[in-house]
Amino acid sequence: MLSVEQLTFSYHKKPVLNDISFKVQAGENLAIIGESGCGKSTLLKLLYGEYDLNSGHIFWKKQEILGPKFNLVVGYDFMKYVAQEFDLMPFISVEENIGKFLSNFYPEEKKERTAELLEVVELTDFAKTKVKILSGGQKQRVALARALANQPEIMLLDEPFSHIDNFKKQSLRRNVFKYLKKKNISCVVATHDKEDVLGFADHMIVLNDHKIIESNSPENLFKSPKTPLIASFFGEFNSIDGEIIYAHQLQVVKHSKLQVQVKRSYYKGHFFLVEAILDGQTIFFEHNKALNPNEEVHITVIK
Ligand SMILES: Nc1ncnc2c1ncn2[C@@H]1O[C@H](COP(=O)(O)OP(=O)(O)OP(=O)(O)O)[C@@H](O)[C@H]1O
Repeated sequence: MLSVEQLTFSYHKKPVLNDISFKVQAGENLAIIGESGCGKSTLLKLLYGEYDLNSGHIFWKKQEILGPKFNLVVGYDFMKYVAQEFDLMPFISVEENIGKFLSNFYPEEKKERTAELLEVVELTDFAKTKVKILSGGQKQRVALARALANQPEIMLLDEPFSHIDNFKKQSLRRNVFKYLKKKNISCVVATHDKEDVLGFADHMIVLNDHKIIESNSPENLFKSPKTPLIASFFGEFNSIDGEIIYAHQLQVVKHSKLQVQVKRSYYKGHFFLVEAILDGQTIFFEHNKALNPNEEVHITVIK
């Protein structure tokens, strides 16, 4: 189990994280969300032992994770960190990069493991390709496979699919998170993308203003977002009479107290997002067809 206890950290004089505590069980998937600059990457780096804490403690099982003041070599064998900048070896092939830290004493196992990981990140066809000619997204997939190669006990992933195109993203997410669950590897994922969280994370923490403002399951946070920040992570929302209402929770009806004037409709695939004015305030709701500008319709909240 990862245990973070009252962690506080600042870069020089600039406070970044204050009194952060949480736990991650073996095999658990924890998502860290928050606005850009709130300290997600810094937190992952601290978990990896890249910096010294101002105060607090981090433990993996009974071992304390220590920063460079106390630990000459940054990092631990049981933990892998995939940063936003992936540090690969450009002049060797994809499979050599993945197998780089696997023992040559067991050539058969090394071959099997490399093949398995190439499949997880869907790069089997690129096994012999030199990393330097890969795209950004392909490099990110190599970095993920390489981090998984030595079967860590915990993975720290910083926006792990940010460079991957939408065609591959869905299946890659499923492969990687399924693999981590199968092998009972814990993971901490910093992300901006709700798709990395819903359906995969067991627990979420929300960082804001140097602190954890929420810690709960994705389902509970989605169903009852307490702040606009949390609601905005999940989708388009409105504040109506002080209540947070998602765009999909508003429906057009024949009669209601809420009359709106349509401004425009945005095509979103299986629905239209309609922008409208309610009592002088801009609101958004979903509808199955486009509505005309200036059209007046009634809406109601369905929860
Ligand atoms: N090496 C550093 N030295 C000084 N300040 C830093 C350093 N790295 C990050 N910061 C600052 O610390 C704060 C947190 O940055 P961090 O990269 O952890 O945020 P983040 O939530 O991961 O952002 P993003 O979502 O954009 O990646 C920011 O204000 C940033 O400017």
